Amino acid sequence: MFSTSNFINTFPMSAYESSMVFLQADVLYKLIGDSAGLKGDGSEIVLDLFCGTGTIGLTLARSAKHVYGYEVVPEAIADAQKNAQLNGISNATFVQGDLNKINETFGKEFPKPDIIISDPNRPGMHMKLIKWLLEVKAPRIVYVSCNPATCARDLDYLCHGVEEKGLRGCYELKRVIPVDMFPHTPHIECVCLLELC
Ligand SMILES: C[S@@+](CC[C@H](N)C(=O)[O-])C[C@H]1O[C@@H](n2cnc3c(N)ncnc32)[C@H](O)[C@@H]1O
Repeated sequence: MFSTSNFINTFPMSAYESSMVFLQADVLYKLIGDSAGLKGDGSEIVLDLFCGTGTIGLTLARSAKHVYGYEVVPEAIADAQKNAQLNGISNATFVQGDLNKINETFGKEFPKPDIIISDPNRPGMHMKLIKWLLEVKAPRIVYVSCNPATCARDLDYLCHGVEEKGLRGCYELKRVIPVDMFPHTPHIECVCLLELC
């Protein structure tokens, strides 16, 4: 399911470091699955925001009713669809779109999510997406981040709102678990669990 060749070519790493990354990927995905807390009865809708090649959503799909993934890079969406096929998963839909440019139609094309996974790149989530999340009020959000600064900002918005935008927060931060995905660097990945108040 994982496409590793590009990743290894992009970042020069020792064999030890690259093996650490893949060991830690297992830890990360288990933590995300544990935080998502799917009942496993196939009744829940999962929304996988910033889904890349679909790996997070696909690891949850067998316990979900349906997974919907959103991602801006068309090639990643094509790979996500291929990954679903290769793994015999038919209850996942991947859609190409820019989550910084969502409008009032966003969310109309899928049922209300029970669990939202959001794994943005370093700038974190756009205010339009924060606003949408505060409106849709999914019972649980698992926020995955490799940038503690934008992670703290977005968690604060979701829990306490954004006064100048008239947005009220409605989540409680249950836990933040750091995973050392980038050994010997100051970078850290965090898996954060938010529950609707
Ligand atoms: C941290 S990666 C997460 C990828 C995926 N969840 C995974 O685990 O492999 C962030 C992803 O967000 C995508 N992305 C960045 N900006 C975006 C935007 N404005 N709208 C949608 N996707 C975006 C990137 O292409 C990238 O695949």
